[in-house]
Amino acid sequence: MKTLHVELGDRSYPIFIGQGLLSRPELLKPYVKGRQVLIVTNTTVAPLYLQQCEAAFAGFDVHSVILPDGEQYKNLDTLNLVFDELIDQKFDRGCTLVALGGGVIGDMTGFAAAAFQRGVNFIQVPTTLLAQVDSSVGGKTGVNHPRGKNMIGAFHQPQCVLIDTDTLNTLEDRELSAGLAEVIKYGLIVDLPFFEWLEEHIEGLLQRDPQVLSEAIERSCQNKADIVAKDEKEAGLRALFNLGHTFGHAIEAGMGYGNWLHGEGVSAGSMQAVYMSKLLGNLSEEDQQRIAALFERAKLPVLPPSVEEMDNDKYLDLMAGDKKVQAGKIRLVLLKTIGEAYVTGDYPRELLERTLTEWRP
Ligand SMILES: NC(=O)c1ccc[n+]([C@@H]2O[C@H](COP(=O)([O-])OP(=O)(O)OC[C@H]3O[C@@H](n4cnc5c(N)ncnc54)[C@H](O)[C@@H]3O)[C@@H](O)[C@H]2O)c1
Ligand SMILES: O=C(O)C(=O)C[C@@H](O)[C@H](O)[C@H](O)COP(=O)(O)O
Ligand SMILES: [Zn+2]
Repeated sequence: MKTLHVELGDRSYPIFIGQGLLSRPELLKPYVKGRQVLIVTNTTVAPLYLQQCEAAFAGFDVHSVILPDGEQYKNLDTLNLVFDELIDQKFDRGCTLVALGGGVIGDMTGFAAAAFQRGVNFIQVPTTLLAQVDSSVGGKTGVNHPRGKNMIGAFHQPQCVLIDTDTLNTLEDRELSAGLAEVIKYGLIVDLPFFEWLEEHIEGLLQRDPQVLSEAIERSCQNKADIVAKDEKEAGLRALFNLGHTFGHAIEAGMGYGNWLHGEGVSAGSMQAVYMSKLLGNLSEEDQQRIAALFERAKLPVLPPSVEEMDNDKYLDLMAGDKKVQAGKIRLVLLKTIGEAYVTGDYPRELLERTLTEWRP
């Protein structure tokens, strides 16, 4: 087992990474503050891991709530099912919520914990690759609005993150690839050696080689923890994690939540950012091909939806609602080079429009 730390003063917390950790109650129990525990999960994950998770909290007053599965349910209506359960079971301020599932469950459970009685504790038990390398760490929580991703939420850090890499054995291939989009992202924005390592090990990751997967998860979490420690609430540096997301979130909302997976939007959206970085003279044609090749080898889309599915006006309208917008300017994460990203609103609008027109199927 490997333990990493997110350093946030008195809100610091550990990330435990290893095989079989769901069967190690001693890791979780110190992070439960009161007696009452609510495990939040969904209809897919519950039959696979709920029993094991309940056993890990044996001795506490454990309840569970099973939500419908899918990005289309990441909204306030579904969140209310969690509040209904908390209130029906008379949970108090000393309770602990446990997110057992992928990023959708993690984001919703974290937001429920941030809002219930103005804030209670929660624990992340991520079971998708995407959640293990990204969403379970850093405290961004929330739900979608029909016209914008993650529009309603809060920063609320977990007490600990427990990553049992064995849970990845049951994950569908398409979901594994979606997680790889966020893994590749770390290489692109801050970590050239990791990008090069991924070029060597991408097939091992797709074949779920446990050692290769563990290394990718550890290096991803370390990158995430380092930046979150420096900029918890996205005053600047943390926005680099948004590479490809202004485009990608527009795809997710524009195509109807759940049709494009988050990681798929991030992959195609990152390539749009790469194309624009090339138009700006930062990246070469060879860089662009090298990055596209890695996403393609990870079985991810590099092109966005067609113009017929989503035209430029719709794209721009959705992108204009992004959380990084300042004074009406769409700020984007672009690349200076592979391994170095920056956030900017200072680019010719024409280059954004050219990107939307030219980088298309
Ligand atoms: N908070 C953050 O920092 C952050 C970061 C990245 C993404 N996100 C959010 O995370 C969400 C995407 O997360 P995701 O990719 O995990 O999607 P997801 O939560 O929808 O999970 C993907 C699918 O895998 C299933 N699943 C989960 N664990 C499984 C397992 N072990 N075996 C078999 N099936 C399993 C789920 O039920 C679901 O059908 C998006 O809403 C995105 O906005 C948040
Ligand atoms: O942790 C962060 O910061 C991120 O931006 C991670 C992203 O991968 C994630 O998708 C996040 O939810 C996007 O943030 P948002 O603020 O654009 O909703
Ligand atoms: Zn993301």
